[in-house]
Amino acid sequence: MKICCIGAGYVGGPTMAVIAQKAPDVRVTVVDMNQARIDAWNSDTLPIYEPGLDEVVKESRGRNLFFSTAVADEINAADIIFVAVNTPTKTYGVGAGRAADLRFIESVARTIADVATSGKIIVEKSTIPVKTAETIKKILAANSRGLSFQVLSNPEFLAEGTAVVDLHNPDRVLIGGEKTPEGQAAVEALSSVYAHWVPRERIITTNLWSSELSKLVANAFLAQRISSINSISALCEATEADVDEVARAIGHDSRIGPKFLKASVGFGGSCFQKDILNLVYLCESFGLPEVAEYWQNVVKMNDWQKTRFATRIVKTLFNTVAGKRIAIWGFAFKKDTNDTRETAAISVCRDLLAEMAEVVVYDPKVPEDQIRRDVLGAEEGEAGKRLIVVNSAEEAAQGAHAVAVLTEWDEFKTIDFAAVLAGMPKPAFLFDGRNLLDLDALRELGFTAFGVGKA
Ligand SMILES: NC(=O)C1=CN([C@@H]2O[C@H](COP(=O)(O)OP(=O)(O)OC[C@H]3O[C@@H](n4cnc5c(N)ncnc54)[C@H](O)[C@@H]3O)[C@@H](O)[C@H]2O)C=CC1
Ligand SMILES: O=C(O)[C@H]1O[C@H](OP(=O)(O)OP(=O)(O)OC[C@H]2O[C@@H](n3ccc(=O)[nH]c3=O)[C@H](O)[C@@H]2O)[C@H](O)[C@@H](O)[C@@H]1O
Repeated sequence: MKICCIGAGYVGGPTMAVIAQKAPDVRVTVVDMNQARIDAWNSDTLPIYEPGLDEVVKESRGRNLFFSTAVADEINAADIIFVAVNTPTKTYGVGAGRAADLRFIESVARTIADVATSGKIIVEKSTIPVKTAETIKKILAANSRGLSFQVLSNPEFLAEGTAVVDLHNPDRVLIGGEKTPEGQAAVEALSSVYAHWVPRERIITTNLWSSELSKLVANAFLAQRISSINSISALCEATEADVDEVARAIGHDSRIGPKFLKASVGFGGSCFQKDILNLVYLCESFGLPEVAEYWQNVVKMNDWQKTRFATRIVKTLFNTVAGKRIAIWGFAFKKDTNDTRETAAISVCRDLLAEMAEVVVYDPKVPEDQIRRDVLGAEEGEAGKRLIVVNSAEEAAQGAHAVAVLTEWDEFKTIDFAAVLAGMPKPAFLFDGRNLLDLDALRELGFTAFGVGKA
């Protein structure tokens, strides 16, 4: 069997590397129009940082795993084509700011229709609105010169930073297909690929639309839990309850469960906000404004949490941070990734720069140019002079009035805080946006320390 995956990004790359590793009898090629990205996949420095990924790629690359820009050739050679291109929020026209931008999906469907000389199974790996398979089928049917195509939905549930573990041991693999004999044969063909390492009982099959919708709903439910606990963090700060204790207490209820109850500076990442906005837009399109509003509030609460964190810093530093140096520890949207898409750090840095602070950022994995572009955009302007990126947490804290922990990198737990304190003007403030550090120990050392949801 031959697989081609279109899109060599955070999803396409790791997912295909694991398929190639676990199914050595399958030939897997990942294609992308971005030459630099493909070159990086073929080099010793992969384009994304993901624990364990280097080893997985090295095991199969050149054996049954290939990275290429020859999109048309590889489409033609494949039996199964995964579509793992980006589906960002639309920035223009109808639905701007909410609907998914499906132009990359449509362009891929047209390319397949143009170049294919035999029937294929097309697998939607990208996260897309419900009924997108309908669009793909129509484009293929109108241009396919009589070839037969099956469209499946197979959303990806991996989380960044744990992609390899998640792919090796998924809670479930979801495959949606048509209830026709051809549709079910296609579902079985794809199931047999995953069955190389995923127990059959964890391969869930549904109709196409349930599968497409389940991906949006899974992300909406996960994000909703974070917004729920973050909303409670504000109440904790006002009442002397401790949000971690509340989370532990409610999480012990087996109906609630302990995961995804960590209060934070706000969720980030490329997908939670995008997918909820997509869900909101869908609800509105189907005439369900109450449902749309319900989910919109998850994003609203998250925006508020990010702003609230920056405002708390300003208020605590005697209502002004102008001319003060603020150290930002961690810029990635979570630990163990170099991804900064929608990271809460962007919002916090911008708010502090707007208050005329000098913002000094350290992140172990995110390069300086990426941080500058994320915070300042293309035109650096005056604020660019007050945004400094350094090479260590200690360097960032040197001379800083406050330290703000925005990503829960493990290395922050083992820092010599006495030395950090010695280099800071007093009172030395610390704001832990991840509830990562031992606040009591820091206070004992002499810090004026705050967590999220802690009085
Ligand atoms: N990042 C994540 O952790 C997860 C992402 N997803 C979904 O997976 C999809 C892909 O996400 P990422 O991998 O993060 O995106 P990405 O932006 O990292 O990668 C997408 C790749 O597709 C390529 N591409 C776009 N159009 C193309 C075309 N016509 N021909 C060839 N290549 C083309 C781009 O050059 C890019 O390299 C999105 O729909 C996302 O919502 C789902 C689960 C997890
Ligand atoms: O569709 C996607 O892209 C993926 O989105 C999330 O994965 P990801 O965004 O990589 O990372 P998460 O671990 O879910 O974290 C998202 C954000 O929520 C924050 N978070 C998470 C958990 C928590 O308890 N508290 C909290 O603030 C994280 O710090 C991070 O900023 C989902 O967990 C994946 O299942 C899904 O496949």
